[in-house]
Amino acid sequence: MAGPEWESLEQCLEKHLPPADLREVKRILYGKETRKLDLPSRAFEAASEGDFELQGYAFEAAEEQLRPPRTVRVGLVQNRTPLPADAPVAKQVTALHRRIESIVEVAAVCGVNIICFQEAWTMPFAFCTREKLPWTEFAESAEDGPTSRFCQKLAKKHNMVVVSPILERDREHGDVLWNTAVVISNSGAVLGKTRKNHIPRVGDFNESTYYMEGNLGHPVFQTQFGRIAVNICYGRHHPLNWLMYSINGAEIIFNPSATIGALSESLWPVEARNAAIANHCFTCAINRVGKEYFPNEFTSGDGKKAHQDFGYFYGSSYVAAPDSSRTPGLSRTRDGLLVAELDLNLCRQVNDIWNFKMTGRYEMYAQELTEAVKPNYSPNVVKE
Ligand SMILES: NC(=O)NCCC(=O)O
Repeated sequence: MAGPEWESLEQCLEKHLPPADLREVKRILYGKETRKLDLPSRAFEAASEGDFELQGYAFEAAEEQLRPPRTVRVGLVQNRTPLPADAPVAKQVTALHRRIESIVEVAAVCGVNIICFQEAWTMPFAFCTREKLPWTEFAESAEDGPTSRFCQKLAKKHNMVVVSPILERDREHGDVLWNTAVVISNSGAVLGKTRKNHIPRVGDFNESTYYMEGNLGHPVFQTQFGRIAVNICYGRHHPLNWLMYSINGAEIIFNPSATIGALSESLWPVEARNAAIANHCFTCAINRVGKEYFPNEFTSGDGKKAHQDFGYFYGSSYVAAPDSSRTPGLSRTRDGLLVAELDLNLCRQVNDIWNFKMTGRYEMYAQELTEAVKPNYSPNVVKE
């Protein structure tokens, strides 16, 4: 499997396909072409100085007579952990705050209204170790922990909604941990939080050692720039999880993730894109980058040798739209900021064409699911 030497699918296609073939391949793999955004040159200069990739695209909707366009710019941030996992906890957190602050500055120059960071962005993805200290020390209060306070300052300074996925310590309920995304309004107030509903038990993703399945349902946050929701990482494999955010009215669903090539790279371009299509909304898939090494070896419970790293986090963050179009992905190898301009009117326009909300048989599913989860359920199989 390719590691950091293989930059991106897009780069490979562009290198090897003749232009006419490339056009057709892109039409099928990426849908209607997204327009390149004309971002300020000082943003590109700052990104180059800060050694991260900057890309910008716009999705367009048809003009309507009664509604003006509802244009919003989202920013997706993918990054490596700047310090090694055995550096002191406080130093790692500070280094990550500094890194993100510099990327958010550039997002502000690009006119971003809502920004989302990767899953558990203030820490190395240490759940694979199944050790408690020092990793649980990265957990913070969602309401007033140092990271939320830091994000509140950013939000207010840049008039930007900030989605900050962290490891949460819930002081009010027995000090327990959760995998949480804190949503901070552009006013600087903590608007609320949402928790990861599905916990992976696959390969080295042994997160159930640390926290339980989320207990907050599928909240949608009304922001000045549109209604948003957060489906954290492994939740993207569950179509009903996406559906419930959509049923609650989400127009943009962020999917902050941490996942590796050997496990999920072939699923990655499909899942968030399919969710955008199936739910008539925009989805934003964000993955971290690079390899993280842990001080002690751990096993994957598969009989193979113990190891100190997860494998390669392949970045490739992208935005998908309800009409099946999507942006190219960010690099597999570099830190990056993807800016996408969305016209939220596209959600209703596609809904009116394809009618998935109208033709979905929710009542029938609800009734059948209610029966199916009963212990004495017998599957509806017709036999001769
Ligand atoms: N962080 C996380 O949930 N990873 C699980 C692996 C995957 O869903 O690709």
